[in-house]
Amino acid sequence: MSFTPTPADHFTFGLWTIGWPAADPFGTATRGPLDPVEAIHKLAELGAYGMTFHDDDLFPFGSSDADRRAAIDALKKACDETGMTIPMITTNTFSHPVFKDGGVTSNARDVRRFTIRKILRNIDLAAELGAKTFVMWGGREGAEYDFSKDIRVALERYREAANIFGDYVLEKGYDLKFAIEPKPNEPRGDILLPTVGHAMAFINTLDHPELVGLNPEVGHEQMAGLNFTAGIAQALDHGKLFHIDLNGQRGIKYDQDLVFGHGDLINAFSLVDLLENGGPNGSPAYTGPRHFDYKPSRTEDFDGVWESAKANMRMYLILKERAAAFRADPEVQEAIAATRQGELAQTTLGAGETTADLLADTSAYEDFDPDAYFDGKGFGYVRLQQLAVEHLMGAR
Ligand SMILES: C[C@H](O)C[C@](C)(O)CO
Ligand SMILES: [Mg+2]
Ligand SMILES: [Mn+2]
Repeated sequence: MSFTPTPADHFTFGLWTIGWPAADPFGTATRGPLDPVEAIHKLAELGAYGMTFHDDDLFPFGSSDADRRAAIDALKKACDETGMTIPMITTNTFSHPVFKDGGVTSNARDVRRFTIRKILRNIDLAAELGAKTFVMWGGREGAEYDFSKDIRVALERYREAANIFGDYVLEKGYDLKFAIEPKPNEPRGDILLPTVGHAMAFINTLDHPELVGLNPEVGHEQMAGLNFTAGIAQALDHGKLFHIDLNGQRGIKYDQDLVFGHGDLINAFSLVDLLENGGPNGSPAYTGPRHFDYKPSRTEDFDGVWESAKANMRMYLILKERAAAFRADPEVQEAIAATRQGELAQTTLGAGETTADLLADTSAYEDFDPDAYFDGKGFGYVRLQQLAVEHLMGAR
């Protein structure tokens, strides 16, 4: 199988990733700026399908309307020349000092009004570019101190803003859905909507929850010590996986934004298996863009930046091929059957069986002998895990 990406693989990159000048809280930039048009041409050369961006990535915060329009038109021209797409855009409501206490949940009402206007203007741009997804990462929505705001009130403001965006899209008739990107902390001490679970609970309180889903990021759930594949499974269970940010993270520490698979490789393997083989009859469970939100390490030069972009796509394609081989392996299929997953798929009550029937069934309780039931037999999960890891390692 070829590990050379093509647009049919639907790989997309944030402009802010390959364009990251690599300044961090402890050091200045190690790389120069990347022109968005050059980024489009280079990503197209590498086999990518599209590029995403924050408004401020494409044109600096506070740009004149003329400069903003020139940057948009140059991007559109580059997309026309290359066939590259813009499937998603998002808004920077976290860099400028005005957002220091957040955007839509800042205690300063004027900042909240400014932020909503900035996002509404960007929703129009998303529609102009044919983007289908609008990501909202509320990186500054949160606090360092428990007494700085009542979280209930902050969530009311968050909900008010999200409802305004939903109403706006419906009024305009835009073919656009929203994807909330959870993150537990950094840059705020605690960020609102910190995980997939918190965000899904919040979405259910909105006026138009059908317009809003998730953009989960690998490293963000893992920063909270959570299993990313399990979180994606629950997002899929709720029909809320509208987009996904792929990268790598090595444990509970600052947001590393490593290349996809360069962190928890086994979880990356089970994730790709779920995305690619988790649908009906082994079909993909997710058909949206395979989007990389990562940072080329500060140690790298621009050759290293493009190597890291290639690495993301190769990692995904290799894991996809290994997952297909895993699923096709007869020994794996037999090992899966031995774990009784077929039984998990059976309803616990039989067809037509009522709770009253269960209560009357003495074999379920009165005559059930929990001490004798397993008779020493286990589930065989370790054997299956070894088979999975051997496929991952190319040893089968
Ligand atoms: C879309 C979002 O704003 C991208 C970030 C900044 O990398 C957070 O992951
Ligand atoms: Mg991140
Ligand atoms: Mn992200």
